[in-house]
Amino acid sequence: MIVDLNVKGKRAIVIGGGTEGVRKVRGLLGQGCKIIVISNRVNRFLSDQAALGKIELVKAKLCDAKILDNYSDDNVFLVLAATNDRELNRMIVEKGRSMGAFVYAADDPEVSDFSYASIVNIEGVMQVAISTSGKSPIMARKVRIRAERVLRRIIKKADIENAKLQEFARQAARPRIKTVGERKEFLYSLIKDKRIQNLIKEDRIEDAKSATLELLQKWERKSTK
Ligand SMILES: C[C@@]1(CC(=O)O)c2cc3[nH]c(cc4nc(cc5[nH]c(cc(n2)[C@H]1CCC(=O)O)[C@@](C)(CC(=O)O)[C@@H]5CCC(=O)O)C(CC(=O)O)=C4CCC(=O)O)c(CCC(=O)O)c3CC(=O)O
Ligand SMILES: NC(=O)C1=CN([C@@H]2O[C@H](COP(=O)(O)OP(=O)(O)OC[C@H]3O[C@@H](n4cnc5c(N)ncnc54)[C@H](O)[C@@H]3O)[C@@H](O)[C@H]2O)C=CC1
Repeated sequence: MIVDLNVKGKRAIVIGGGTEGVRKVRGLLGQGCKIIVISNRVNRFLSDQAALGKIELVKAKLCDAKILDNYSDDNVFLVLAATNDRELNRMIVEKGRSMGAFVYAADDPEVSDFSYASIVNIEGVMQVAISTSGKSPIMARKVRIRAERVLRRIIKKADIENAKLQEFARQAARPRIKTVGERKEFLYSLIKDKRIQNLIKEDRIEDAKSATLELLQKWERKSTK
């Protein structure tokens, strides 16, 4: 089962700042969560991110997972163990779980609450995930690279802009059109609306939003009748 985690406003702790730890941090950056990285060795990327205030960096060599007690009041949502010490990763996972967090060990899918898929991410809006259900990360990667070429052709700029406009329209419509059925019809009508689609093609996004609000007003009148 592939799900998309919402980490906005939550806390994530990454332990181990090597290749995998950094990959995990990269995945979390820009998602609006507070990232704490604990590691005895610290590379340039991590110190730069800390200097920019993007992450909180704790330089410490751990023998066990007791350091997590420092965060027990912080409502930790995710604990990612990415050290190259299998025993330590296990201890971290157990501790994280006892704190009520979702846990992940980079070296042990069995004890992890979730795994990572190979992701094609288009403009931070559309994501396509490829997983081999734990069988072969290399094959997931290989197919992802192939899929990326095709998907970038199929998913056009207008699709991305339509997705963004739908987000705007859904928020605007929720308090103003009463039933789910009518809201659905309204949202579909935007995709078919020639004027809106032309504005999107011409990259006139603000005008497309205004046109959406005009249409919404008409629907609202119909809906309250
Ligand atoms: C189960 C899973 C859980 C998880 O960790 O998330 C997992 C586990 C492990 N990976 C290991 C190794 C490698 N992982 C990669 C690469 C990726 N691994 C990813 C996902 C997953 N890896 C999950 C299953 C996904 C699925 O089934 O499809 C990708 C797709 C996504 C991502 O991680 O972001 C990303 C490609 C991203 C991309 O490029 O698109 C490479 C290749 C390379 O680096 O070039 C190697 C070396 C080759 C090899 O070992 O196979 C090891 C052994 C470590 C060791 O031996 O010490 C374990 C632990 C174990 O299996 O026990
Ligand atoms: N999930 C995946 O796709 C993959 C998982 N792995 C697994 O991920 C793990 C980490 O691999 P890499 O990042 O390549 O290793 P690495 O050697 O680059 O990084 C390990 C990091 O852990 C830190 N660390 C180690 N012991 C520590 C301690 N006692 N206290 C604090 N920090 C400590 C080190 O300072 C270092 O920053 C390995 O167990 C490996 O098997 C590796 C490749 C892919």
